[in-house]
Formats: sequence, C-alpha cells, structure tokens
Amino acid sequence: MGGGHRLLLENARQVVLVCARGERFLARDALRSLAVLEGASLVVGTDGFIKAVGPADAIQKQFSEETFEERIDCSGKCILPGLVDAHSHPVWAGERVHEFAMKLAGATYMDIHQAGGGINFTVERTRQASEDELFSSFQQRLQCMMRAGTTLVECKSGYGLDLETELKMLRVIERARRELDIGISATYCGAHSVPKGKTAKEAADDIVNNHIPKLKELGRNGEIHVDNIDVFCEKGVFDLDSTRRILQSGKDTGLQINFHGDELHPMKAAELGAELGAQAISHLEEVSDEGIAAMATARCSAVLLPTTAYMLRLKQPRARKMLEEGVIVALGSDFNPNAYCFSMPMVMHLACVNMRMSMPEALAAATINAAYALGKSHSHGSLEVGKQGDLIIINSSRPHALCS
Ligand SMILES: N=CN[C@@H](CCC(=O)O)C(=O)O
Ligand SMILES: [Zn+2]
Repeated sequence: MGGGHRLLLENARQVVLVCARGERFLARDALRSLAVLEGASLVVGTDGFIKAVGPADAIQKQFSEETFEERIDCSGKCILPGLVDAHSHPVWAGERVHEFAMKLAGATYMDIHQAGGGINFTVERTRQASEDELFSSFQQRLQCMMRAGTTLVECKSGYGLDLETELKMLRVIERARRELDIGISATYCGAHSVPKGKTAKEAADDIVNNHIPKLKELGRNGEIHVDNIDVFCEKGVFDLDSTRRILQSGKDTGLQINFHGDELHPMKAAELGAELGAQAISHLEEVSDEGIAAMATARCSAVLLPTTAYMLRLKQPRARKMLEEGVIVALGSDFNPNAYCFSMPMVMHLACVNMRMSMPEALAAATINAAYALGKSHSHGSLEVGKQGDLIIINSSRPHALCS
C-alpha cells in the first residue's frame, strides 16, 4: 500500500500550468502561449503542495497504490492556478456610495479627496470601528474574493494614517492570515493620504521615525507579519522626495517596495521605483516612456488596475507598450470603497477589452506575474510540482471562459 494524499484531480480536459520550467515571471514572447496539458491529472499532498501533474494515464499508473482524502472527476473541465490579486484595500468601515453620484455629476477623484472625502472619509470611519467589526467585514470580502477564484491577495492598511489605527488594520490582516483559507501578502500603507493637520513632510517624518520602527519591533516579536511598504505618490498627496524617504526606510527594514505611482499625474514614480529596486508599482496610467524602460530593465513589475481606470474614467494604462518593452505586467482588483470589485475574472476581462491585453497575457498577469509582484512566484502562480496546491476548476473545456 502506498502513501496517502490530500487530493486527486482526475482527467481534466486541460490543466493550465501557466509555466512549467520554474519561471518566476512571464514577459515578451513567453506570453504568446502558456503551458497547458490536455487530458491531465494533478495530485496535491497532505502538506498542501503539488506532488504530481501530468497525463491522466501516467498519473493513474504512478499513484495506483495510493490513497486520497478526496478525488474529483474533472472530465470536460479545466484546472488553473488560483488567481492572484496583486492590489487590494479590503479592510475598512463606511460605505462611499454617495460619492458615486458626485462622480457621475462630474467631480474628479481629487476634487472629492481635496474636499475631505475619498480616502479621508474612510479614514474617519475606520478609526471609529472596532477590530472585530473590521475583521468581520474583511472576512466577508475575502470570502467573495475566494468565490471568484482568488487564492492569494495583497491586502493594504492605509485607512488609519495614525500609528494606532494602522496597527489595528495590520492586526486584522494578520488575524485573517492565520485563520482563513486564503493566502495574504500584507502591505503597510500608512502613507496612503496626508493626515489632516500635517504636511507631507511631517507625515513622512512620523512614518519614518515612529511607524516603521514599530512595525519592525512587532515583526521581530512575531505579532504581525508585514511583507510590503506602499506610498500613494501623487500630486497633492506624497511628493517624490517624501515617497523616496518612506520607501527607502521600509526597504531598510526588510520590506518589499510596492507602491501607487503615476496614477493621476506623471510623477516619475516609475523611474523612482526602478532606482529603489521596487518589486512592483501600481496604476501607471500616467507613466513616461523612460519610466516604462526603467521598469523593464529593473524587473520591477507593473500592477495594472482596470477597475480604477474604468470607475474614474481615467485614460487606460499603456499595457501594450509595457508588454512590448518587456515589463512584467500583473493585475489587481484594487478592491476599495471607490472600486467595489472582488472578481479577478472581471479584472482580466476589463484588461482584455479596455487595455487590449490578450487572454494568455491576462491569465499570466493574474497568476505568475501577480505572484511575482508580491515576491511569491517561487511558491505561487503556476501549477508546478513543489508549489502551493492553490487551484481552481472551471466548468468549461476552455480556460479562456474565465475572462471572456
Ligand atoms: N489611489 C489610491 N488608492 C486607492 C483608492 C483608495 C480609495 O479611494 O479609498 C487606489 O489604488 O485606487
Ligand atoms: Zn490602491
């Protein structure tokens, strides 16, 4: 009698591996077609990692003596890696439905922000909410994401701005990381907006002198685990100098740089990110040609957010130009009170229609490249032996059903 395993997925019409040679990301020609097996099976071990993937008859022979806690007949279906959402703001209190009417009436994102709404509105409500209230709504949002196929999601703080509330948000994220069945990459985003009564420089001083040292201490004690540092680098929010100071300080304590840049105005955020060794920059609707070239050279991934450009009627980020220049393009939902979308399939669909990405490009951007943006593509983002057994089964013989 052989050993026992967690799961056998048998005889799928297609298993979309995405990549099969240990690639950490896919760019340029590698995006033309993804690695796919026809008529294949996959085995997940009791430790949750993929033990085997291959032709159905070969897997049947190899595992004929072995037992499985669960077997699923996948005839006629497709298996794909779990989707990776590389950018979300899912911890907050207070709806912003009223702002939609303002936007439809012509107000821009920054009009609302400067009038004390937008992020500032959510900050007020999030400061008032208890940790349990925040956890409960966060948990429901994560469940919606999982139902739409997301198995790894980046989750930002950033609706506290003061140390106390930022830590409250990070503890909520940490609790979810420990208790729930979804992978989480935690991002400290204390520089999401300049708090009332402070200048950007004063806010940056507070972050560098007080917030980041506290994160380091709590990380050392094992109380919270933070992966990334983020700044909203934007005209009227954090300028390039303050952004640089905050990101460098985070990097010096071991955090990966992953920040908002070149969204509403050209800020040379892409050039800065490439120079600082950022793992990822999000948005990039206003990125310069030089910024695109610098990101490609630095292997700094571009996290594109189709829901934001759609919601705010912004110009679309130049996905085609980035792809042609060899930038590692990833996708995120940008789920937040202003862009209420849990669904990565919808994000992929918008990327295809509005940003003119091909379906293989969108699928790679929502799997291996999004995992790369989070520094997790060694363990996530493709169906390869030794990787996390995070996967989805769709009731279609063609994987592109997911984003069409
Ligand atoms: N641009 C900055 N941050 C978010 C929006 C957050 C909010 O409006 O609450 C974004 O990525 O779209
Ligand atoms: Zn964001």
